[in-house]
Amino acid sequence: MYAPATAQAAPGIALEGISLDFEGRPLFADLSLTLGGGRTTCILGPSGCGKSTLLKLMAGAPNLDFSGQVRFGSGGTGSTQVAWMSQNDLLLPWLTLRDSVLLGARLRGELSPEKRARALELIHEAGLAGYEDKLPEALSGGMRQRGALLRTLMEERPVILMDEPFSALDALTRVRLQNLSARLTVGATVVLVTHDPMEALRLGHDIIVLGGTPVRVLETMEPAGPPPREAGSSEVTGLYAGLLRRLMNGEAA
Ligand SMILES: Nc1ncnc2c1ncn2[C@@H]1O[C@H](COP(=O)(O)OP(=O)(O)OP(=O)(O)O)[C@@H](O)[C@H]1O
Repeated sequence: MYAPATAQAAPGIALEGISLDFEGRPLFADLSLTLGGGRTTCILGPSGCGKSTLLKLMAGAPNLDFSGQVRFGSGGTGSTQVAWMSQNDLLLPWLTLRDSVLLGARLRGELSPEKRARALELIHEAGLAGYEDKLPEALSGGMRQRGALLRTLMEERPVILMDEPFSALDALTRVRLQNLSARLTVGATVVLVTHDPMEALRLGHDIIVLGGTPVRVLETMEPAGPPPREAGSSEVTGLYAGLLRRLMNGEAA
């Protein structure tokens, strides 16, 4: 169970009437979305439709000139509530796995015996026992990405924004990391951008398909059963073909 330091329930996120242009081209025009608190929402859509930009809006990126509102829970902005993970979350080459996982706490001057114990617990839960004092060069790509996931989880923020976190991994490692992520983020509000409909069906309580110009919501889905779902389960296979078709139609929308 995910245990954010802040005792409050993980908030929902509401994007209301978002409009944003890049170089005179409208990316979003009066876009509204609601994402459930304590749930994992997977966002799918064609390349360039604005998925990463949406995540950046939720993260409170200061350099985006937009109108509309991004609200967390009953009010307020989210920048202090979010942790971020992308596919390029390289570990610093000179830090051991343990120090990488503890990096945020160290930078904020918050290192404590409890934090160290939590880091060790996460490392063990992720199947990395014995690698605590290894540098990234001694870890496989999948192990490094597990380290990046643990570093994100150590932030103990109620909202976790993930931008294609598993896309650079081989199929087997990806499934393992998806399962680990689902297990360790129970209770958090997770927004996961992915290109992979199977990943969305395995991990999402909710799935949002975006498409068109300016981008709009083409479809929302709520697959049955708790994530992570088995790739071969009826909940997943029953929705896969339709979701793929929706995405392909969205490319042309
Ligand atoms: N800072 C910026 N300045 C100008 N244009 C930008 C900027 N950031 C993004 N864009 C443009 O906005 C569009 C959406 O970009 P974004 O990265 O959000 O898309 P995406 O759906 O995440 O794409 P992908 O799936 O390929 O990662 C793209 O056309 C991109 O070139």
